[in-house]
Amino acid sequence: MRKSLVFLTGFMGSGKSTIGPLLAQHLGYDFLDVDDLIEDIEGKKIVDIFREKGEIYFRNIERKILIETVLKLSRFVVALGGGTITFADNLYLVKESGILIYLMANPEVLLQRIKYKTDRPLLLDHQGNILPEKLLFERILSLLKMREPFYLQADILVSTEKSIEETIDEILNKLEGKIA
Ligand SMILES: Nc1ncnc2c1ncn2[C@@H]1O[C@H](COP(=O)(O)OP(=O)(O)OP(=O)(O)O)[C@@H](O)[C@H]1O
Ligand SMILES: O=C(O)C1=C[C@@H](O)[C@@H](O)[C@H](O)C1
Ligand SMILES: [Mg+2]
Repeated sequence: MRKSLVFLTGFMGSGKSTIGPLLAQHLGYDFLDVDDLIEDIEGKKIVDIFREKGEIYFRNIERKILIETVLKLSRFVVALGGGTITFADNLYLVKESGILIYLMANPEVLLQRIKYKTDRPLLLDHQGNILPEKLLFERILSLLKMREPFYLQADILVSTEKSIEETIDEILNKLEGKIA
């Protein structure tokens, strides 16, 4: 059966928020970024949610929003959070409802894309400062190692180590015949 929900997964900096709206435009779908929705609903930045309430609180909210709102949508491209599919049975729920696309990039490329990001709590030290480059790279490697077994279960894998336009073209080709 053809589906009408397209999910983007991948590490922080892989391009979910960048590719998502453009892909939606090409498909004639709407776009939703789960991170933005969480911030709207909670009235706080993700970094503040993590600092004040911790990661487990965040993961529970993320899962609740996924189940109660996101999975009920139709004709949407959805940028998931970088860790969404690694928690509870979110991966199973997402794959059951739509087509899951893994946006890939090597750790060296991810490092260059995210080394100045101060809005992602998992990349900061206990004082809320961005980690020194060497520690940041080690954090990327260890998180990727834990997450790849989840990411690799996506229906479609696409390298983002090319231009944004080429990445979108490849996704459109791979989606052909799979969505309504
Ligand atoms: N082919 C490509 N596809 C996507 N993004 C690319 C590509 N090439 C370079 N970029 C750049 O990589 C960055 C991706 O950042 P983006 O915020 O979209 O990632 P994200 O996956 O949403 O991360 P997060 O999980 O932190 O929200 C952007 O600065 C974008 O311009
Ligand atoms: O990779 C992650 O676990 C995260 C990525 C972001 O999209 C946010 O969902 C949050 O910062 C956690
Ligand atoms: Mg994003």
